[in-house]
Amino acid sequence: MLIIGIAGGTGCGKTTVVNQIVNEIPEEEVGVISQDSYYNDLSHLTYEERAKINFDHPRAIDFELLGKHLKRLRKGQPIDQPVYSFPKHNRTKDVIKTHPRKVMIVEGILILTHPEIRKMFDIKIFVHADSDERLIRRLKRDIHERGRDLEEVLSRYQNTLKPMHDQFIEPTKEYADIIIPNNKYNTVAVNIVRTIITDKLN
Ligand SMILES: Nc1ncnc2c1ncn2[C@@H]1O[C@H](COP(=O)(O)OP(=O)(O)O)[C@@H](O)[C@H]1O
Ligand SMILES: O=c1ccn([C@@H]2O[C@H](COP(=O)(O)O)[C@@H](O)[C@H]2O)c(=O)[nH]1
Repeated sequence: MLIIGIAGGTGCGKTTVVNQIVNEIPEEEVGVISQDSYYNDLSHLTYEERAKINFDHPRAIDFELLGKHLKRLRKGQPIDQPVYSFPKHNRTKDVIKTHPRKVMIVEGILILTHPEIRKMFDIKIFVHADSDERLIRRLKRDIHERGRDLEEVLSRYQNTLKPMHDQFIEPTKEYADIIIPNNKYNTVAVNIVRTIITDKLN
């Protein structure tokens, strides 16, 4: 199994890049795991308490469960990937049965911050977009798709997102084998990564 980690700041286009890569590969060959599925279970907190959580700090992620799941997949065993609800700021009770594939892609802002998880990746990719571009994309996406408003996105950006990005996420660029510039759609880079994957599959 080839495990590829794809990191980068919020709004850089990780999910979009992953979709562009996997869309042209047969579904049974490649699987995707999102770091968002591994936000800590916050069911013991009220909605108001959950909304105050710093979701851009590494301690917001259940890396232990993510590590266990990656080890199971490597052994050829299926996992129950949790499902996260952004509007509720919490895991739902649903899971997605995820079967091991020849290639597994793990994507998320913080996945390269954790030394043990980092070691599990055969290829590490960092998607880069400038911070103003990322903020614009995040604003549009979170208002349209994640039930947020302008005030929520901007205050989260100033109070946690930007400082956490500078402290934890940007420094992980140094671990990347490949950096994808993504201020504009980058089909050349996407095609290169897809070629690496199809080589592995053949
Ligand atoms: N290269 C790009 N140019 C313009 N918009 C983009 C680009 N890549 C992604 N987007 C848009 O930006 C938003 C955030 O992208 P997404 O892939 O969800 O980022 P991430 O997963 O890194 O947070 C989405 O609405 C997506 O359609
Ligand atoms: O309940 C939550 C949990 C996380 N977030 C934000 O999501 C992004 C990470 O997701 P991307 O898809 O990579 O953008 C992170 O910056 C958190 O601030 C949230 O808004 N609510």
